[in-house]
Amino acid sequence: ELNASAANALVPHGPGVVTPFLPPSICSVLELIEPEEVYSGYDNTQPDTTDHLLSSLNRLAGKQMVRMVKWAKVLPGFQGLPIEDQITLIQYSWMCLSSFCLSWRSYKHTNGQMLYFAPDLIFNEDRMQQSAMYDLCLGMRQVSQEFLRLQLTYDEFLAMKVLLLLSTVPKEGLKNQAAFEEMRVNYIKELRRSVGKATNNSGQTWQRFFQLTKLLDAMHDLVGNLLDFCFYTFRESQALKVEFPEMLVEIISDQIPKVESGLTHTIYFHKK
Ligand SMILES: Cc1noc(COc2cccc(F)c2F)c1-c1ccc(CNS(=O)(=O)C2(C)CC2)cc1
Repeated sequence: ELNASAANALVPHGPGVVTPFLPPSICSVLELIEPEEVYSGYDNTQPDTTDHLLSSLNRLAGKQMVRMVKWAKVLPGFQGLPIEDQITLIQYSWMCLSSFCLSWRSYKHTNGQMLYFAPDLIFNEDRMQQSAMYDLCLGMRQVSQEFLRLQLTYDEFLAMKVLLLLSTVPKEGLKNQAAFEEMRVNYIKELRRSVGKATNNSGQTWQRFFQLTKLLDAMHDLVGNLLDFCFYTFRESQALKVEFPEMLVEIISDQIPKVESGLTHTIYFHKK
């Protein structure tokens, strides 16, 4: 039945005819605001040296970060958080978000066979070896192969991605912890809805929800190792001749002291 607020949302279409105006669903907004794929501008005429590969990944990451911040600003509920909390959440989760999107692209474009960083920067076995982070690449490829095994849907991916944005917080809490927790609960419900759609609300829904939340937990372990590699490469960037764009320098130099002094806390769905 229509309650008072829904009633006055009814949009009259001419005399006597009334069509209910329903707000867009969260998943349709998430699909709308999802950034376009970014090109790396990789120079294929150059040899695949480690420093050339990593510097290109960094340039790509910098471009992705610009779009990630724009995405977060129009993400339903995110604007309602204090600006300091918005910055903290993006700063703590950018590697996780970037990796999760990489897994999705690798799943969609290569069935989890290669790492599809960008349409013009795809890592096959050789490039994974050449990148000096072969094990990290294998770990990421495993995640995209898990997407394939589960036949992860786009709406599940989009809801999970928001939960990753909302999974690493300061140990001493955010400025407005209550607003954060309310937003997080809403996106857990959104994930539950998208899982229900994927399983036609069969008995499989809870089993699939369990599997997807296990997958989210697994992302954090992999990303922890990626961050270690990132911080090392960042510190040795001169010696290693690996370039970092300004956007990444800002985020990483702010993030290193907080991560290394144990000020960050990752929220897991399942106990270890
Ligand atoms: C772009 C982009 N698309 O996905 C990802 C994240 O995923 C991975 C990145 C590398 C290897 C992996 F196996 C990943 F899974 C990025 C990305 C690129 C550079 C940096 C910062 N630079 S860095 O020091 O961490 C490094 C990696 C260049 C060495 C951060 C993210």
